[in-house]
Amino acid sequence: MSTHGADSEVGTLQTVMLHRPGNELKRLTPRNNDRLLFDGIPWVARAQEEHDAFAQQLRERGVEVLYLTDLLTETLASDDARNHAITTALAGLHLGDTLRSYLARFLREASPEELTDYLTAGIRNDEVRGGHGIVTSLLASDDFLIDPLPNLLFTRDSSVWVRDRVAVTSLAMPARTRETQLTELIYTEHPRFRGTRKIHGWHHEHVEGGDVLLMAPGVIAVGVGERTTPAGVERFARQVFHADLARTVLAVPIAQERATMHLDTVCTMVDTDKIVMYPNVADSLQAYAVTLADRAEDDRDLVLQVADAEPFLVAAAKAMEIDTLHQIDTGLDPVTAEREQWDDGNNTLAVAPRVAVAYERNVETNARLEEAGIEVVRISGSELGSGRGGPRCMSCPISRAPLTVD
Ligand SMILES: NC(=[NH2+])NCCC[C@H](N)C(=O)O
Repeated sequence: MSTHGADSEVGTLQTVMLHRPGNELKRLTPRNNDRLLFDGIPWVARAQEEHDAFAQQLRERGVEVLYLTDLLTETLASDDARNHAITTALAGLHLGDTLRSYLARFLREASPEELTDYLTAGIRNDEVRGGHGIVTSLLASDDFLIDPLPNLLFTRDSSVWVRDRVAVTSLAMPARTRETQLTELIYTEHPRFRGTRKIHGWHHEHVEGGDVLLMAPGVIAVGVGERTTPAGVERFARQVFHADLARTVLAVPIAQERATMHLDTVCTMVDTDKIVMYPNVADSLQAYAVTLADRAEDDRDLVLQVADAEPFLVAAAKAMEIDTLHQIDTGLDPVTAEREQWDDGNNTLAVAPRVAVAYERNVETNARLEEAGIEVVRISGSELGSGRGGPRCMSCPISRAPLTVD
């Protein structure tokens, strides 16, 4: 049995995967930041300091912090994993055969550490320039042959643990699709995760981890908007029902906008029955409860039952079998609420029931959380926040103490 997994958003956090900002952030320029999904150009050294302080806060609370790049480098010690990583990274149709075989030879000679850096920070055309054929001559010098992955910082999105299985997700934005090649490789080849059973996968319909909230054991809310598609939530529901990981999936439509790109930008759980929520959407958020009507051998043949839409808090409480899911009403005026939502005020990471990590800048939201009895662990995110992600987005819980009492 796997020793990893999570059945809620709030069970005591034991192991988490983070990504310390690295060379990939140094690739951002005012010309490519929109495409690479950053709203500014972060000061990398300060972002690293902020991130180290975040990791330290977690360690002080007994959390084991794993770094994605360490796991990747350890994974790349195996020749099979290296070959697989190189082939998938070079699969893009923009390269052509000459450049592809040149890069494959070049990458095969790299050490595991160097290869991790190439796979995450990418390779620009001018870094290999000269004598490698027509493609390299015609591409601009600053074109990327392997794209950098600045959004690796948001480890939440590229994999999700649901009980003892890991879902490798399928990311919607072209700038992020390669991230799941790396998480899939880690979970398949790294000795620590050997034997872990997987669901979903990058070849499936789009589902991003920021949209997946483990509301309670057996109840999963999935936001459907800019990233996770309607077909994505259906595929996800089929797989979790088939593997007996949940009894209800709540499909939650969210506005298809950058400010609300994931469900975790508008709400996060801070206790077994408390959720902090962006007040400007609290009254209008709806959910469709999806349950299993009939089993089948193949997940594609399961019969799903879809209830009529209901207010999210009502549908969630019913599915969680509790009287009320308490919304921590931040009671903010709409303008403050909108500013703090943009800065990920609602994007908290619970390290235990009633203990949540939050950006310090969201002064008003944090004050309301404390009034509601939540201990707020404040971290600074002036540079980290320029990628539009808070503590929840920047963390992938690998183990939490289960809330389920078997
Ligand atoms: N779970 C989250 N809210 N993740 C935030 C991801 C931010 C990232 N820049 C993107 O646009 O994809």
